[in-house]
Amino acid sequence: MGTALIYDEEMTNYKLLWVDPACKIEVPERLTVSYEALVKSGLADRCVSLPVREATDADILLVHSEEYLEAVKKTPYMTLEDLMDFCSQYGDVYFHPNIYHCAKLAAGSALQLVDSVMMGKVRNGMALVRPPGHHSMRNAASGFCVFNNVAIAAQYAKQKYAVERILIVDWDIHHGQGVQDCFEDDPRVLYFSWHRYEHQKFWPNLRDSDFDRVGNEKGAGFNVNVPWNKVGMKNSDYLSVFCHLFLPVAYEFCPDLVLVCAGFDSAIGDPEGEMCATPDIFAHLTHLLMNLAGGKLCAVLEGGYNLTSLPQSVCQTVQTLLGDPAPRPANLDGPCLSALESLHCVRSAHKKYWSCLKHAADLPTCEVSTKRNKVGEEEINEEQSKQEPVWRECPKTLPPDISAAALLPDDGICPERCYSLKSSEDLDPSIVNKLKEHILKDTEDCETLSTLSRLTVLIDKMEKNEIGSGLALVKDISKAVICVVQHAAAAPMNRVLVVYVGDGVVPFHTNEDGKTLVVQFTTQKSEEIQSKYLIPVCLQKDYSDIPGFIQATLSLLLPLGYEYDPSLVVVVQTSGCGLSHNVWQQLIGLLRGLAQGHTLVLMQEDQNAYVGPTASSLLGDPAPPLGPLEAPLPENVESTEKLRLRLKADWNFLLTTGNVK
Ligand SMILES: COCC(O)(O)CCCCCNCCCN
Ligand SMILES: [Zn+2]
Repeated sequence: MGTALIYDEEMTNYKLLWVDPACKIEVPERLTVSYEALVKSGLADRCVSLPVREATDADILLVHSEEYLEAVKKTPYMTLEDLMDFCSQYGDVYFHPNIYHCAKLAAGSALQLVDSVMMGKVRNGMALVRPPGHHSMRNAASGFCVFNNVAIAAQYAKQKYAVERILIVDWDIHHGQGVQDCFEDDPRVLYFSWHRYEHQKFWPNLRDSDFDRVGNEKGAGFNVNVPWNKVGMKNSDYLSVFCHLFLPVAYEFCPDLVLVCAGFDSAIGDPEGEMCATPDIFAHLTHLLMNLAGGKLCAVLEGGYNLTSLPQSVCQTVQTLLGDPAPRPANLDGPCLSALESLHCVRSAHKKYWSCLKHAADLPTCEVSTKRNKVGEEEINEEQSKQEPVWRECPKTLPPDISAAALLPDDGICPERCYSLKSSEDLDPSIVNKLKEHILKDTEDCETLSTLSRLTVLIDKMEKNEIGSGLALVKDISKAVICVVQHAAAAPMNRVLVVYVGDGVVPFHTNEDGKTLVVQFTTQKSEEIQSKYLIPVCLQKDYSDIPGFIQATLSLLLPLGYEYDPSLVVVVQTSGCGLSHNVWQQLIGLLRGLAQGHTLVLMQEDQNAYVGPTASSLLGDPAPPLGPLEAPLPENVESTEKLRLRLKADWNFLLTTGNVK
């Protein structure tokens, strides 16, 4: 299934008609540069183009009041003076004779996305719209917004498709207080928002945007606010919030539909956000949401005012929705202190609502984040924001011709859409000799020799990005792992993340050069940690604790993987680990966000039941939903938490609070 793209130039046909410093950044060019970038990069042609439609009165009344709608209906006939007068009752928003028409198209575009995704015409999609929506309230326009496009889409999805649980992720740098107001007592809609806050000093300056606003009554716990109390937040800060808060809660909630308030003013260069995250981060944020709700994801444009970073961010989002692997994230150095304080506050505010956060540390004193930061840090940040930001545009990498290759025994059935690496591949004699020398020593077992040499061919093709990913069923998994790791780690710049699922001794030594990082899910209790590069994640009861496995994957394996930034991810499943197909597909799907999608899965020959599910995830198909998650086994939470606390000295991404000692 494809990716929908909704855009109509009619939505560029309104603009600010008078002088208003607060509104001058919201210009029609925001839409044209974004759409043109999608066309120029060839991404628009790969999408399913859907027409816009006007939201009806009934659609708009799902969120807004009659009197507000009636008032907006009068604006097309107003004189300039009347328009200016009409705006003066609202904050930081302007009207234009054509804005009502465009606002209906913007809301209608979001509904078109919901219809096409819910009816299975497309897997996911993006709508490039203006006016944006997440600030508009039931009775008021606000922050360039007229109708709340995403809130209307959520109510529409509940009403028309009886969707049980909807997740709204708002990565715009402003708080979508209109969305929060609409759903704060609704447990069917989980709202995530991060936003520049600076202890209420930043627009819209609301006390209700702080981390302790968790939702009301039945909706308590379903409103998650992450206030950024400093500017200059980077990719690491955003990824930390995803790994240690948004994703664990999202997986526990298990939405049937994901809506994204896709504002790109959270990217570097934006005059509003003044943050330092680069456009490629949106490929990762999108990717990390794509294994939720069976991939049903609707992204609707909100803010984004830097006409250089905005189109780059839009392209990163759309190419990921299309299934292209995310680019390797550049120099992630871990979350900053201010981000960790915010993360700590939000996690402790929500620990009573979400079992995945039950173990989260309490706040030393439950002060809200109005506490002043140390003055010294403030000055540094002020200084930082004065310079004109520059960033390296992410190099355009075309997806590999072959997305996934399968290396199976000769009688194995190659899954469709997979390229079969036949044993007929001419074996490079130098490789054969090296293998004989180092690994095969005694046995002249030519089948293993053939398998191992084909594995080295596969790795070389992945390195050249001719092949994206691979799966192999092998007779001797230990020999295969050794061969793969030695061959892959040999190249000077390479780093190999080995995710070992199953008991058994890891068949090679990780040395302190950091060329390999092994994370092993095992049911065996582990003694002390030998090295920061060999990490045993001990889970009781043969992986039947799915919430425990997911928790360890999201809050331990993923952060480690992002910080380690491997060039290749090798996932090894030793036989009899008994992981369900769905969990296995979630694991593969999430890990595919690393190493530019270069994932190599090695399984024992008798695991051919996993070949289909593995191939599907390597090809970028969304993993099936796991269902709402129960609480993880306490002993698994305890052991994972103990491990995290021990490792956080070596790995910054494992930090979740400000006390870094
Ligand atoms: C949903 O619209 C997207 C948005 O969140 O980006 C709107 C931001 C309104 C920002 C209003 N204050 C501007 C002050 C100018 N220095
Ligand atoms: Zn914004």
